[in-house]
This record gives sequence, C-alpha cells and structure tokens, in this order.
Amino acid sequence: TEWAASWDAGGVQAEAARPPAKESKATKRKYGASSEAPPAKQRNETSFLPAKKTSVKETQRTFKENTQKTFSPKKYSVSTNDRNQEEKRCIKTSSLFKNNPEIPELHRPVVKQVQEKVFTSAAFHELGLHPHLISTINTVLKMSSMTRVQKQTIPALLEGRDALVRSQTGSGKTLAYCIPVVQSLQAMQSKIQVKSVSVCSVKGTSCWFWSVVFLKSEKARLRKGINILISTPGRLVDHIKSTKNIHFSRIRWLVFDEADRILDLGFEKDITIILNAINAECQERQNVLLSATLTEGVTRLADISLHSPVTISVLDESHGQFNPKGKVAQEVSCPQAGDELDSFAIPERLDQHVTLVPSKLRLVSLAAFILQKCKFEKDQKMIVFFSSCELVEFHYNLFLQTLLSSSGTPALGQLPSASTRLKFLRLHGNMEQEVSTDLSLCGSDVAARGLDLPQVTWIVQYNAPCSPAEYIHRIGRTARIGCHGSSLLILAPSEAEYVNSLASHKINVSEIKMEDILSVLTRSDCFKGRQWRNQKSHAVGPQEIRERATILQTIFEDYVHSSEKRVSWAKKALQSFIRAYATYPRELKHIFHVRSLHLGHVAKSFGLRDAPQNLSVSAIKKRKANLKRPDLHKKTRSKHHLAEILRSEYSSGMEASVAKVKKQNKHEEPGSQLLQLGVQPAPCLGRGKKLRNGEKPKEAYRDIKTSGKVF
Ligand SMILES: Nc1ncnc2c1ncn2[C@@H]1O[C@H](COP(=O)(O)OP(=O)(O)OP(=O)(O)O)[C@@H](O)[C@H]1O
Repeated sequence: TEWAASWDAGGVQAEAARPPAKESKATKRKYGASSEAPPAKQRNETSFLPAKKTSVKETQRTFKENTQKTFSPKKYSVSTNDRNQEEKRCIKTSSLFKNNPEIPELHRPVVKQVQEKVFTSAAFHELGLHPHLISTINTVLKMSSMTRVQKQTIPALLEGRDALVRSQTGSGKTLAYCIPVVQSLQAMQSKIQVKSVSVCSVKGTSCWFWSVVFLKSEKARLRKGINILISTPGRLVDHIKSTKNIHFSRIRWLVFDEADRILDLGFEKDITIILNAINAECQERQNVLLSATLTEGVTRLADISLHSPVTISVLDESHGQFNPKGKVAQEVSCPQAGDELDSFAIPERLDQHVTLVPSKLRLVSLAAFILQKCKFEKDQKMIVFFSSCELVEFHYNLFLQTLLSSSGTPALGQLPSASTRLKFLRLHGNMEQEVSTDLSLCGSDVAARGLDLPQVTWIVQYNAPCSPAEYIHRIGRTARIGCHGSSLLILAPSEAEYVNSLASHKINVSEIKMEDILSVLTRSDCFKGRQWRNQKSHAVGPQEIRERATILQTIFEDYVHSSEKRVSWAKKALQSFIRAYATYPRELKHIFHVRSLHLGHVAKSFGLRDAPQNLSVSAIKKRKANLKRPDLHKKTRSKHHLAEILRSEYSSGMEASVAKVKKQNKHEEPGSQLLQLGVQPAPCLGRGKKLRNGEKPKEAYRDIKTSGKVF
C-alpha cells in the first residue's frame, strides 16, 4: 500500500509504537516545559517515548491493517534505489511532548457580549411591496418574517432615504437593500431589457464575476445596459477610465456593502473617483452603506457618499445604539454609547471557544479536531481559516493525502456509521470559486466576508486574525440567521493574552483543553500503538493519547519527508506562516511577535523534523530593519499607495501600476520595496486573481511588512 511504501522507505524509528516506560503526568496542565525537562540521559524514562526501536515491519503492520483498502500503491511508491538510500538515512521521529512551553491557566475575563435579536414577527407583505416580489420572497426564497435589520432598513429605503446600516453577520443585510432595489426597478416605466440580469454593488467582499479576460464582454454588456452592477472598486474605476459607453445618468442606487473593508484596504481614492464620476452625471439616487463591523473610518465614507442618512443599528436596546461619532444624522437609532464602535454584535447562538496549543502540537491538534467534528460526529461542516493561501494549500494537500486514508475504520461500536465520510475543499483568493455544500472547508481571509454557506457548524481559526473585525467576520460564517454554531480559535501559549484583547471588544471565549481535543484519536484504531494493539478494551489514559498523537504526527512527518518536493513545499508554507506572523499590527505585536516563535517547534507543525536552515528570526528582523518601511498601520496615505500598487483582490490591476512603481524611490515607497523583494505587482487582477509570487493580493499586502526574500 501507499503507506507501506512510505514506512518501508523511511526505516522509521517509531517511538510512538514503543511501550511506555512510565505513566507521565499528563493530567498536569503542562507538557514537559523546557524549564522542567529532565536531563538528557533520563529523558527517555520520564517522557512517554522510550528508546527502543520498532522494526519497520511492525510499524508497517499497524497502518496496513487500516489502509490497504484505500491507498493506491503506485502513487506513493519509491524505487529500490531510492529506498536503499532512504533506508540508510537516519530519520528522527517526533518528540511532540518534550520541551514544550507551559500552557498557562487561562484567566479569561467574562464580558457581556453585544447581542442582537435576529427575527421579528413582522411579515414581508406588511411592507406594501409588489405582489410578485412578495410571492417570490414567500414561495421561492421561502421566507415569511423579516429580520430586525430588514424591518428597520426596508421601509427607510422605500421612503427614499440614504442609510448607514450595521447589524450582525448573517442577519439578512443583503435582502435589506435588495428588496427596495428590486421594488424600485419593477416600478420603473421603461425597463432595460436584458436576457440575464448581471448580478454584479460596490462590494468589499467576494465578487467572483469579474475577471480581466471578461473585460471585452463586460464592456459589451455595459453598452447594452444592465440593471444591477456589482463590482469591486478598482474594477469599476477601470471601466470609468476605459469604457466609453458607461453612463451613470440613470443610476438610482449606490450600495457599499462591507463598507469598512473597502476602507481598510485603502480604496478611498477609487471610491472618490467612482463618486465623482457618478455625481457628475446623477444627483438623484439613493446611497446605502452596510457592514457587520462599521468602524469609525466609515464615517469618512458616509460623509462623502450619504445625504441625510438614516443610521440603523440593530443592537439590543440594553446595549445602546451605534453612533459613529455623531457624524451622520440618526433617526431610527438613538445613539448613546460611542464605545460601541469597538464592540461588535455576536450572533446569540454562537459558542466561541479557544484552545492553547504549543506550536509542536498544532498540526496534530487541528487534525484531531477535524476528525472529531467532521468524521466522528454527524452533520458537521467546518471552515478552517489560515493566514495565507500557501497554508491553505499545504494543509489541504497534507490532510487529503493522510487523514482521508489513515483515519481508517472507526473503532467498533463507537461511531455512527454514516459519519465516516470526510471531504475537504480549499478556498482562497488564488482560485476560482468552487463551493460545495457538504464538506469541511479550508479558507483564507477571502472567505471571511460575505460568504453565506449553508449549515456551517464550526469555524476554526488556526491563525489568529489581525483585527477584532476580522474575527467577527470569520466566526460570522456560522450561526447565521438565528442558527446554532460554534467557533474555535487555536492559540499558542505565548498568545494567550489575545483572549484579553478579544474581551476588550466584548468577545467571550471559553476554553477547550488540548488534551480533550487530542483524546479523539482514541476513537480510531489506526492511531493505536503497538503495545495496545491486542488489547480489545482498556481504559485510555493520557499516555495513550500522547502516543496516538505522536503516531499521527509521524504520519505527517513521513508524508512530508517522503520526497524533496514535499519538504520544500512544507518549507514554503512555513515561510509563508512566518511572513504572515510578522505582519500583525503594532497593537498586537506584544502578543504575536516572530521573536516569540520557536522555529524548530513551528517547523514541526508543518511536518518538518527540523527547522529549515537560513530561517531565523534575526534574519527577518535584520531584513526588516534595512527596509525602513513606513508604518503601514499608522499612515493611511501609505496604505493608499500600497493598495494602488498591489492591486489587491478588491481592485482590478488595470492601472499602469508597474510603471508607476518603478519611478518611486525604492527606499521610501512600499511598492518599490515589493519589486526589490521580487514580488511583482500583478498587471491584471480581478477578484480571485493572484500575484506572480503565488500569493493572493492581501497576503502580498501583508508580506510587504516583512521581506519576500528573507528565506
Ligand atoms: N427574512 C429572512 N428569513 C429567513 N432567511 C433569511 C431572511 N433574510 C435573509 N435570510 C437568509 O439569511 C442568510 C444570511 O443573509 P445575508 O447573507 O444577507 O446576511 P448578512 O447580514 O449580509 O451577513 P454578512 O454580514 O455575514 O455578510 C442568507 O442565507 C439569506 O438567504
């Protein structure tokens, strides 16, 4: 089998399959902290991994039993020559539970979360909408009662008002503006006839429809006339500049969805171009700004785009109402608490969790959690967020090649028979959208906003997000529209302080112990160590859990080390992780600092047995110091330059940015640093397109804060 070949080739010294010398103190809140690590000589006695070697055949048998049916021998086989060479190699195995930092007790502050009720008892037919529209809502969309944001927003928009709308994720904001838009379209005297309506608003989130290859057909469609145009800011600016037949005189609605996101990325300049172009031709229109996380910055956009707007915020009365510093007029809401800007509403039925996991154990913990939820439990769907496309790709491929096959047959009588299916899907900005509805999903931040996938039950954040707003949007992919959902944030012990940071934004998380996550490995026989193999039933203690975790880690390491290509692929993912880690904003640097990373330990979480050479924190720091970059989080102006140059996923890349970049002083402008670092701005980027270095634009945006050539 595939595994057999792998284990043959490896000549594995399978520590995990050896009998334990002594029951370790696994119930302690600590996994062999370095400070208390036993002297080298004694370690084999005190650690759960004793020194005796296990023969390859023995180890091989362990996996053969469960994998023979699923593996294809050809895929993973190695030639005799390679095998001989590999056999000579001395391969180290995982010592997962040694020398880890202490896991601190989590003293999480309990805060009162901001909450909103989702539904009202009011029905759509009370709105006086066109009968056909009511019928479509009721029979096609199968909706009867309005959500709170809809009940407040729709009448205001039907009255012709501009609106600034904030309500929690998954509360139905899209229909809150779409229903008035469609109502006003059907009321128009001369309707534009098009075969299919191009569902294309200015949206700071997913917009899969635009791509530069379609520019010509886009132009043709624009010339013919369309009813609704959804676009990223940059793409619309391209059309304003290059499409002669684009006219705005008859625009009736301008909607900025995920408005704060547009500003986060520094697209004020693009927005100004759009607003100037539209204002020059048309004054008579309604403008709407929406987000689950409207931040103070949005008031700038509100100031330039909204006229006497209604401000709608669906916070429970007890929490006061949203008021972005009183800059826009409010009617529906009655502002009381300015600090609500820092506190976002969390869906009522969303249970948030955190787990503290030492770096070395991250990969097995994530894998165990995925197995627990998506394999051993019924009807679970999960989205896992990573900090970059490389991480998504790495974990997707690794899990596909290992978990799907090695998790094998469940232990008898323990699992619901229908739950053995495990499917993975990757989703990030470098790829076309391929959303399926019945699988576990790996996503980078591209999936954090706007995506409305049905019945997602778990959100896992493998890498902590850069801002509380992003945290809210990520967890907001579950517990939508009043449903139940859960989230798990995986933090390293050194990152425990992040829980307090969340609490300062009124976000409550409860702890799940890593040991409890790992204990799921006892539910599959294929992680069983040799000494337990013949025991039909026995109480599973912490010792065996550790042993099984080590077996799983060894599976990962063997897979990664089975070819040079895979090793370099894992190194690339590790490099991407560290680059992303170096880009946390200044206010989070005391929690997430590359200095606090133990590279050897982090390498383990990429299936690497050792930290790759030339991969040192000091190298990153040195390179960073040389670059003398401006503080991107401080200077908005720099962000603008950067956004223009990088052509983020929210832009189209149609501008002559490269030429512009080349003229810039390379020590002062971020764009020239990019070129210097070998990261080429992409000439043409629509939504979902990638930069030449393979990163999605947002990652490149983050990368600039460190160095593309560090490694
Ligand atoms: N009145 C309603 N009754 C039942 N379902 C609804 C209703 N309104 C919207 N929905 C459904 O709720 C889900 C979430 O809606 P939507 O995507 O508009 O949320 P949102 O507030 O825009 O979320 P986000 O801020 O995360 O983008 C969608 O599947 C939508 O079809």
